[in-house]
Amino acid sequence: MRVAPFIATPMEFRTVWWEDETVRLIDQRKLPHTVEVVNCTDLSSVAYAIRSMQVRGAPAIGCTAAYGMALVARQSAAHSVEDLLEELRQAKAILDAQRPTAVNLAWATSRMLRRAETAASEGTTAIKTVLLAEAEAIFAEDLAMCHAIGEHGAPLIPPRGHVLTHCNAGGLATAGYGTALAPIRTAFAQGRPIHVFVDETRPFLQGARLTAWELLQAGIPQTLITDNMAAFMMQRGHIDCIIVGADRIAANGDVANKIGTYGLAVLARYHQIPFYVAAPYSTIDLATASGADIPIEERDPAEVTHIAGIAIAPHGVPAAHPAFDVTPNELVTAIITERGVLHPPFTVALRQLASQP
Ligand SMILES: CSC[C@H]1O[C@H](OP(=O)(O)O)[C@H](O)[C@@H]1O
Repeated sequence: MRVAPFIATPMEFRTVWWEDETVRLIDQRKLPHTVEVVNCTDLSSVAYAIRSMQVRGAPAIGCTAAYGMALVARQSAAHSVEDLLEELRQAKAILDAQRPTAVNLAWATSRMLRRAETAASEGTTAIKTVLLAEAEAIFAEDLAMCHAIGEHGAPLIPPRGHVLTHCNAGGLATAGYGTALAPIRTAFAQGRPIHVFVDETRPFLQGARLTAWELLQAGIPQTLITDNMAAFMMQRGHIDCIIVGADRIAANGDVANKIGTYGLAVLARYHQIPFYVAAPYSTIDLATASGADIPIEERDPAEVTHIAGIAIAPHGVPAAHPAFDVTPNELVTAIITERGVLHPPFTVALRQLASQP
């Protein structure tokens, strides 16, 4: 079993990569106890990897879908460019449908389809070549984005360095290095005091299983807490700031993120704790006016009633499972992007960001 190649050090993970005409990725459902690589050799296995959350995290599923589009192109037997483009349109529709909330998924597949269309005049072989290059470019840009978010975000962490995180917006949620974890990683690398309070993040336990694993790999001090301890930690003065990721940021700055984020934002406002959102520009969706328009993924209730396949609730009990919630922009202190830190009013700041070259 291949172990995922670290890009450079345990500080950086290669969450998904292309090798031998195959999309390979870490099976994040198996972490933290097993580092297992999944080999996706066709569109359905890439779609399954995204749907089943073998790979998850908005930028990471965007990168994975991009490699999936390249895989479809390179496996296509289409004799005409139009037939190949139609196959890619169908592949995009299938991939986009796997998880509706994270805008990065559709953003990546749209970019891949546009790239194929711009190469159409060069023929099917050229499209096969340029699509793999485009997927690799999306991956490389994502990794660079993470580091830029780290540089912009690190100065926002107060001197004591006690940061609360929710879910996993680390290297495993991106090409590597992370978004919400990026300022933490960067500040730690700068030798500054850091202590991360890691929300376990029911029901998928991205915090307990993934963030805790990443921070251990990186040697970053942490304390794992249950989600219902977050208020207590804020009330006792243990939290200096909160940094979360995002799956979609609407044009007015409303933020869709893992379920439980909204509650943290309300608590942060009550306790006057800065609440930061770290996300790449590819997570910003100016076509969505506000959080009310963001689709919220409903997942299998079995992910609530079971942990690792073990029932923790009576058989047959009805369970809700909205996988995300929306934090109103007025509860967000600032949005950390690779292009800089955005402050309210976010409608203006986001429009100005979009106008940058
Ligand atoms: C860097 S974006 C990570 C973002 O995605 C997570 O959701 P999921 O684990 O369901 O893909 C969560 O909302 C994170 O903040």
